[in-house]
Amino acid sequence: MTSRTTSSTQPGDPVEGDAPAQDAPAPIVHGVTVGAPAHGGHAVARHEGRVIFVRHAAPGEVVDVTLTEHAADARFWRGDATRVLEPSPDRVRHVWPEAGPGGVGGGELGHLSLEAQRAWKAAVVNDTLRRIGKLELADVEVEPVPGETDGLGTRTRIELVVDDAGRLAMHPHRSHDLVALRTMPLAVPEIAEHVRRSREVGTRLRPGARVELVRSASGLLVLVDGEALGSTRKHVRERVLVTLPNGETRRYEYRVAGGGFWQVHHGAARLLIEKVLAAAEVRSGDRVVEAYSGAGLLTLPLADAVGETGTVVAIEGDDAAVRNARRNAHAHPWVELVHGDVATSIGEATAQGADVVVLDPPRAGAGADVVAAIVAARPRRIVYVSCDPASLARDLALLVAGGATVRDVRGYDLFPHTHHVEAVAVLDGPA
Ligand SMILES: C[S@@+](CC[C@H](N)C(=O)[O-])C[C@H]1O[C@@H](n2cnc3c(N)ncnc32)[C@H](O)[C@@H]1O
Repeated sequence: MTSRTTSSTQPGDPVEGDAPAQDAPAPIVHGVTVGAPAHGGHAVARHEGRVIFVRHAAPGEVVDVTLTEHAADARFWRGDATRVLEPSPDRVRHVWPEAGPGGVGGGELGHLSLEAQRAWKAAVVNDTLRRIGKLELADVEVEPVPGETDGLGTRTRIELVVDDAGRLAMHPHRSHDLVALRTMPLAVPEIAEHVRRSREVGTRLRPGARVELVRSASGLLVLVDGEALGSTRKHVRERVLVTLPNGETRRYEYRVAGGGFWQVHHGAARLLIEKVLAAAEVRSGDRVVEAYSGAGLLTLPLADAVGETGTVVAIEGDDAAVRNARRNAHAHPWVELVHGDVATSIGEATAQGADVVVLDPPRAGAGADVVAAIVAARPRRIVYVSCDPASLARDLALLVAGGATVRDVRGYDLFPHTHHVEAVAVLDGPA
């Protein structure tokens, strides 16, 4: 693992950022001491009895904060660290200055070393599990994707908007404004190059158009308002090479809707399959219930693990994802695809029993009804893949209240340079 050299930020230096000039100067609070990181990409500071959520700072720093939300009667304010008076040793040159203070969202931790970013995310996960979940667990660590060096060139999917001048643009944090992109170093080279060239030659697209750039095994797909540009093909192929728990290597192929859900980091699909299979300890002949199964990323390896004497019931709500999952799983007739809302469909699936339950819900989490159906089935093992620490904490608390026991929670840095973190929780079902 290499980490970038720490920046030579000196006391009094402005924080790197390429923010466009503002019309009226925003109020600045001077000499703010920055506290612990909080969920959402900011750290908590206190000033004259009021909390300020500060972005672009590091815990322990003393900074000047340019306020971005500061209503006189608000319980808390928000702001960006725009001058560093006492820098943290974790501060580095921002990997993407366009995402610095006042810039676009999506790179809010790019001013910290990768190690410090992972410590930040681990602190948020641990605090959330304790405070919201009231769970007393061993400290969770956040691990890099194997082979990760600098967290750059990893995103295979980005969504942009065309600005009034026809340029590809992104929104600043909590804003409807648009800032034209010059570079996109977090994305894989094909996407970064597309962004760079679009900046040079323009897009000739309608202002406000939504542009999705998707890099897959079938190349670069550009979707404009959901329609494929220059092709009728709206789906892509993804290939994932994995090492199974028995050491065997296997390649999985998937057809995925271009605008549909797929793991964003180029190493995420492999990592999640390997971690989930290792955690699930599925046995030949098992009945596995998999909720929020998408196009079948985890469904196919789970189906191989249970074998043809077993069953995988995969529940997914999105039409295109279910259609693609049906094709992806055609060689595994022991996969039962259920097209529907997990909350209303899982009860029927688990009523017939479940040896193992795997769930990978969206940010909102699974909720009480889904958890009740899971614990009622008394599975041997539950593997919960989460992209949101707060909903994970709520759902784990419900699972524990239902008699499950948390064996392990691990974080994975699938979104370097942002505050997002993936976690995999492994539980034993109720005895
Ligand atoms: C985080 S993705 C995981 C998909 C898959 N495990 C993967 O890694 O590719 C969550 C999936 O849940 C689906 N989903 C979200 N809410 C749902 C609901 N209430 N019922 C059924 N599916 C839902 C989404 O369409 C999406 O495919």
